[in-house]
Amino acid sequence: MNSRQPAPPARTVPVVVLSGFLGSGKTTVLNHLLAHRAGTRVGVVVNDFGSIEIDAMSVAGQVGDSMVSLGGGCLCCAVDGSELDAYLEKLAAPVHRIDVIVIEASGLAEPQEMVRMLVANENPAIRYGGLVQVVDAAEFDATRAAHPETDRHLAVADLVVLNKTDRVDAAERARVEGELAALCAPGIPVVGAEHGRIDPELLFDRRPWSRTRGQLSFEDLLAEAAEHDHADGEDHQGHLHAAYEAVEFTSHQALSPRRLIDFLDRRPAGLYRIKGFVWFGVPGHQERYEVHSVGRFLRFTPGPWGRGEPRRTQLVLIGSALDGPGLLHELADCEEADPRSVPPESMWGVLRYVDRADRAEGVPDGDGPDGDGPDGDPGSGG
Ligand SMILES: Nc1nc2c(ncn2[C@@H]2O[C@H](COP(=O)(O)OP(=O)(O)OP(=O)(O)O)[C@@H](O)[C@H]2O)c(=O)[nH]1
Repeated sequence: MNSRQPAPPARTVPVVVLSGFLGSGKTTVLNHLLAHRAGTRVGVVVNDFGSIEIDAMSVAGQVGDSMVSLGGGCLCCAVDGSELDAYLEKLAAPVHRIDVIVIEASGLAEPQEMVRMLVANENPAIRYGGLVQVVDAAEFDATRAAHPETDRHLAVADLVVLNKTDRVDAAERARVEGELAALCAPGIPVVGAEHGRIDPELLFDRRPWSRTRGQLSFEDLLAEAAEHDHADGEDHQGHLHAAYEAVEFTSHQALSPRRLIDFLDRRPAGLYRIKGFVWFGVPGHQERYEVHSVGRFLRFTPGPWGRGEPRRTQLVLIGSALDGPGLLHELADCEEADPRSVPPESMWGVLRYVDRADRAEGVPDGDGPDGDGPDGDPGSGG
């Protein structure tokens, strides 16, 4: 090659960080993007908090080999990011012909740390592609009150997805949008969404992302990275997840629907998030029941088991000041040795928290005594 001619630009793969507080809807957004990616090849890195990788399982069916999972910790606290670098290098290898890589950050991650790792990354095959911050419209005030760091995260976002707009009325949505506009850098788009349904083109880079991010420049980020004290033992201070812990429960026995609902009704306020799936094995209800709770909100979604998938329950419980052994003990007490003898009506407590559209025919509406199931006001469910 003539050395006077500039080298052709190498093909670089943008890496987009999908961030947002616990339960805001990151996995939902990611699944929507994957389902509507058309011909775009998407590589996915899932960083779950807790080593049972529920989020990874929720998206795995959609991406096949193009997904890696970094369970058991928080990506922003990887000491040198080398594990992430290795995964990104693998995904960005030309053989995969990946167009974009999406990192779903743990709900407890400091997005700024990940952005720093990406902009400082020396791999010529990748480039930082933007920070998408997912916000739960219904929990906006509560999240900000409990976690003032939220404002800082919004200040560095490139795109904000105001998710769960179905859970707020028009006036409340307008109020939250106004607050977001004040918190985000000027001109940052705030896109409203129900169930994460955003236009994939917002992420799949038909418009190049700006390298200058909000109020922080590329240089600012690198300078701050130099001051970052991960190596000196104070690495977790001030991070959202320092105050949180995850408790994991796995059982190969069925769970009693009544005892589980009783457990969920009594869940402590500090148990902020539950996710996973449950096997009840009750006659007529052999499905795999995905469960999500965010604060007092609770939902079950029945679905088929994978081919050959063992019948079992796997739950991750995330919260602060949790009595982990006590919670595990209570869940173990929910185990049911003979689910086939359990009357189908025992499922009604669970079915109150299943969306009407997902219910099997013939199941009574069964709005509970307090009428707070997901058919009513989902914001007060639980
Ligand atoms: N009503 C309503 N529920 C939603 C919407 N988007 C997501 N959800 C529900 O909110 C719960 C949490 O969604 P996820 O996508 O798992 O949230 P996440 O941010 O990935 O959660 P973590 O991984 O724990 O941080 C699930 O029960 C979703 O079905 C929405 O727009 N409206």
